[in-house]
Parts: sequence; C-alpha cells; structure tokens
Amino acid sequence: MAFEKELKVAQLAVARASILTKSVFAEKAKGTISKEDKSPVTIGDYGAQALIIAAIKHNFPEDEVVGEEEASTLREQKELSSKIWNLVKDTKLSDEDSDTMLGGPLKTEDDMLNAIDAGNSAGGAKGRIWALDPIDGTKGFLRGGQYAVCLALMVDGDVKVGVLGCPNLPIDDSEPLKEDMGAAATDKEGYGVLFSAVQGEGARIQPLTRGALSGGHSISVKKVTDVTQAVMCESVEAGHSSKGDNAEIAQKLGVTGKPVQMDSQAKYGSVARGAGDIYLRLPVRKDYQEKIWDHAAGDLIVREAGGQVTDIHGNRLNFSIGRTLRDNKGVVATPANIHAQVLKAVGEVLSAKI
Ligand SMILES: Nc1ncnc2c1ncn2[C@@H]1O[C@H](COP(=O)(O)OS(=O)(=O)O)[C@@H](OP(=O)(O)O)[C@H]1O
Ligand SMILES: [Mg+2]
Ligand SMILES: [Mg+2]
Ligand SMILES: [Mg+2]
Repeated sequence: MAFEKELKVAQLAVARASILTKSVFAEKAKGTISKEDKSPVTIGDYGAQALIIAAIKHNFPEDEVVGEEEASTLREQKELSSKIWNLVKDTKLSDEDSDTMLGGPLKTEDDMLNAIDAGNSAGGAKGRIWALDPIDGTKGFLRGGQYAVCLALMVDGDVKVGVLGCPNLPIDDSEPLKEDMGAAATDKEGYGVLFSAVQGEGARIQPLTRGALSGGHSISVKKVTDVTQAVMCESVEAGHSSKGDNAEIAQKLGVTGKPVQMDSQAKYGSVARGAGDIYLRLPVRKDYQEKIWDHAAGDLIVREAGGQVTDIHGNRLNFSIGRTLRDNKGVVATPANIHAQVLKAVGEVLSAKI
C-alpha cells in the first residue's frame, strides 16, 4: 500500500488532536480571540495545530506544512499561551506505542509555539506539503455544532492522503443527517468518526477512539437514481456560502427535502459515506479565495468514495498554487453519476446573476 506510514501518522495525529479539541468543546471557556480577518480562533485550534505539526515533524522532518494558525499573538499573550500549553503537554493517546510513534509529549511551551509557527509553508507545486486545519468550522465548534480536524498530504501539488476527524458525527453510516447532532454527541457512545483516503486506494471510515485505531470499513457515495430525492448539505454560516443560490439550484433540480446545515468538512465526509448527496459551496463574495486546508482532505475523500468534486465552473480544485485555491470559485461535490446534472443547474442559476 502506498503512503502507509504517512496515513498511519496522519490518522493517529488527528485522533490525538481530537482528544484535545473534545476537552475544549466540553468547556464553557474556550479562550476565544478574534483574528485580523475577524474570524474566531480558540485554544483548541492552537493546541490541535501544535500537536499535529509536532507529530509530522517527528516522522517527516523535511516535510512542509500549510497550517491555518500562527503563534504571534500567543507570544504576546502569555496567559493564553500557558493555557494552551497546559492542554498540549497532557494530551496523549492511551495506546503507548501509538503515542510514541507521534514522538510522545511535546517538551516545552517554546516547542509548542515553534510547532504552531511551522505551519507557515507557502504551499505550491513542488515537494511534500501537508495542509492542516486544526479545527475546521470554528464557529460551529463555538456554537456546539459540527467541526472537523483536517489533515492532507500533497506531493507536487496533488493530494495523496486525506484524514478528517469528526468528533460529533455518528458512527453509523446510515443514521440520517440531522442539524443538531453536535453538542449532545461529543464523547457519547456511538459518535465520533475518522475518515481517511489514499489516492487510488479508496476511502474508509473508523470510530475515532482515544487509543489505537483499528477496524473500519470502506465507504462510498450513494448512487442517486432520482435527484429530486437527494439530500443537500450546506454551511451554517450565511457568510460562507450563498443559501439563496443553493435554494434556487435545489428548486431547479426539483429537490424536495430541506438542505441539512452543518459546519466544516463534515459535509464532505457525509457525502463520501452516502449520508448526504450534494454539497454546494456557492461564493458569497467575488474576492474570497478558498483556503487549501478547508478542502484538501475532503476533496480526496469524496473522490476516492466515488464522488466528483469541482468548482462551480466544473474545474478540479487546484491545490498546487499556494495557500489558497485562487484558480477556483466555490465547490460542487456529488456522486459522480449526477455531477453533470447538478453542475448544469449551478451554471444556469449563477449565470443568470452576472
Ligand atoms: N467568505 C467566506 N467564504 C467561504 N468560506 C469562508 C469565508 N470566510 C471564512 N470561510 C471559511 O469557512 C470555513 C468554515 O467552513 P464551513 O462553511 O464549512 O463551515 S460553516 O458552516 O460556515 O461554519 C472556515 O474555516 P475555519 O476558519 O477553519 O472554521 C473559513 O476558512
Ligand atoms: Mg477551515
Ligand atoms: Mg480552522
Ligand atoms: Mg479559522
């Protein structure tokens, strides 16, 4: 199997970081601050980024990482930094061999800050680069909804390995999607999954446990025979995807059900396992460039599960040009057999607006 060690390290690193995010999710005080672009970041985002980058650097010291967060604010705000350090130093997998594979605990607070800052790669088309979103859907995380810990390995700009930890999704693939699964789900028996894919080798799912990872089964998108019965997934945040356009496209396709709103790449995971069918992310602002860490793992997992993922113009997402997807606008992720039909409806609705 290709990328065997990379997959194992990514799965264990995401599982370990998810333990930290779950402990923050359960607390009222999440150490939230506002970034320059006004979006929120919490001690969970910083802690998860530190743990994952430390694990990558321990195993693959030459690899680069494009990570969402950076530590400059923490170097100024000592109190916040020490709160994160208290979480990071004590977070470990219960399976000792697995924890050792990740390099064991981080040694000092300074190591933690340096690990966070090692996510500063510019990305690009050459070499081995990981894309990391330590908490995708931070607003969902704060609201008590869905969120995901997302990690992908790109080689020469092409995604080879993708892993998504979704602590608040049900283990049962056939459980119908609901919007309010979040707060009640964390650490509840039957919740928490880890999606993974390796290019050319399909997509899999397994329970997200506290220790060694084992078991799991392969997943595939649902073959939709009647598009009017498709389940659509969309963002919760109106600022991230146009709900008005989504509704018009649904109407054009004759989709009868209401879209399920959920935060984060849990939407990609849900399409990949056939719990949802259509994920549309429709641009709200002309100037917004999607970030590679918001899509790299989900894109591979859906495609390996038999889905097709493009932008609203039908182009594949291009992860090889830096930290953003500046060549693409929006996302259309569906089972392969209905992609052309959905894309046509997207085109008709959006072109009428220009
Ligand atoms: N204007 C705009 N357009 C599109 N996307 C944006 C925009 N602003 C932010 N973001 C990114 O959205 C990420 C959250 O993804 P989702 O939309 O799937 O979740 S949500 O339902 O909106 O919370 C979120 O990721 P996180 O910051 O990791 O939560 C952002 O990177
Ligand atoms: Mg994100
Ligand atoms: Mg994030
Ligand atoms: Mg963010």
